[in-house]
Amino acid sequence: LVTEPSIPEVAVAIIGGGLSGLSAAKELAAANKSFVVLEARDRVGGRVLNANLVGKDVQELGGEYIGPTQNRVLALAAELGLPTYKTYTEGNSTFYRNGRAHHYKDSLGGIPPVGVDTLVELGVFMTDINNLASTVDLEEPWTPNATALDSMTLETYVNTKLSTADSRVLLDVAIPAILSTEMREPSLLYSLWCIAAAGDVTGPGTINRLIGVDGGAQDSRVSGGTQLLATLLADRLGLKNIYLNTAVRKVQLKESSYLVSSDEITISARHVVIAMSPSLALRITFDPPLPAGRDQLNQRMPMGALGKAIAIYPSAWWRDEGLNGEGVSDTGAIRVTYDNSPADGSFGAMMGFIEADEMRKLDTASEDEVKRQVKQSFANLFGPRVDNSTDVLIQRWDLEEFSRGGPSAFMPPGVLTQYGSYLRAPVGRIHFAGTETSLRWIGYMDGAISSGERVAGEILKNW
Ligand SMILES: Cc1cc2nc3c(=O)[nH]c(=O)nc-3n(C[C@H](O)[C@H](O)[C@H](O)COP(=O)(O)OP(=O)(O)OC[C@H]3O[C@@H](n4cnc5c(N)ncnc54)[C@H](O)[C@@H]3O)c2cc1C
Ligand SMILES: [Mg+2]
Repeated sequence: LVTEPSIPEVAVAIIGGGLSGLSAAKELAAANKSFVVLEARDRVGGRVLNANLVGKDVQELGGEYIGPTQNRVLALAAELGLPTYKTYTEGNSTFYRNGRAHHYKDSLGGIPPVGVDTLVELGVFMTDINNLASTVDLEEPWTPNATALDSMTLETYVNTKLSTADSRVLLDVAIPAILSTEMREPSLLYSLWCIAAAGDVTGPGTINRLIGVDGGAQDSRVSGGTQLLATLLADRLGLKNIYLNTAVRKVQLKESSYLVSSDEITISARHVVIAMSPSLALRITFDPPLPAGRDQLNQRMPMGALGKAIAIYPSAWWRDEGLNGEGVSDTGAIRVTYDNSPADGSFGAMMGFIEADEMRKLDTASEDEVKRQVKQSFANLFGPRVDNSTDVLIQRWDLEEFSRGGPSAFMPPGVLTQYGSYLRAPVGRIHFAGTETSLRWIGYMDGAISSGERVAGEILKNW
């Protein structure tokens, strides 16, 4: 007599232990539904990751900043008892342009000192793009009149609006800093949708809010680092309900249940939540296969290319020089920097993003070469003292097997209008979460959390 090994049964199998999957689990737990979270990595958090420095406060290597109107992430931080603190902005910002560093008092929401013609042009551009974004339907942006907006890239639109060299340089920095794509990559409609989504019920977002520090998307940070949002949530959910090192390979519908399998285990579930980027979901085998439109959507949403570099110092020495560590550069591996020191200023941390083309150039470079170029970028902005770092942390998201880029997936032209309706549509009892499926703050931690909450509501409604 051969006895089959019994397959554990749960109401909901959540695939992905990032903020979206854990947020879905939280709502299901509150409704007393049984669930498991199946997470490929040996940790929860996905695109949020703390670096624990010896004898020091943490640094965030993934998602970091939160700001006004990000109500879901603000609520989660408050619920978990995590205080927030303002990103450091006191003192002068720095603009490296044509081989020279300029220090200036930022009075224009992040726009460096440029000529009046550029300022006027940028002002008009930002008003125009914000107005256009405010016409986009957040829930169903694939309206017939959106087709034209979805047929062009963001760059095509920008080229009709900007003519000075400085405007172009600033946009070439700002867009990768938001999407980690070059302007030629996302569709205009997708870009407008992300801008509009950067708000709450009080109104649509603006590009100003996306690039802004004080009052913008980079306004504040979470004490102890954002990965605590995930790890504290996981603790609450009960670690026995979370399977780490469990990369799901297959989701198979068998009679009225889904068999969800990794290389080692199989779980039987009534509902399944896919809580990851579409391009990672594409790597899971579905039996029966997903509908054509859903699969084609998964095929068409690549990740941005992104890395983060953080130089560590005994103190935030640039503050003594009257600088806030905010930098914008027209050249090099790093085009945008922030002071990443902890709230108590107990040590100095200088952070820079390696974005889009700059990251792609370095995807195959050695860690030493990346560090060399990072230090060169920091030195351009802040001078030779950057060499005194005690450590340089590099996190290359493109190389991460279960992220393959960041901060999120994006949509090239044609995708949102053709396939957007598949983003949130369940397939049988397979439901889709992840920051890419959010209605607000798409691509952000806030969007990840609200997508998990939305998916749980969807499941509970159809119980
Ligand atoms: C460098 C960087 C900077 C960022 N900066 C900010 C910021 O300042 N502010 C902000 O709000 N957001 C920021 N973000 C974006 C933010 O981190 C993400 O939007 C958010 O964390 C996404 O959560 P998620 O749950 O949707 O996806 P993820 O966090 O990607 O979670 C998906 C999970 O699924 C797992 N997984 C994948 N495949 C499988 C499989 N087959 N089986 C099981 N598990 C699987 C992954 O390991 C992962 O844990 C940044 C991201 C990066 C990378
Ligand atoms: Mg560039």
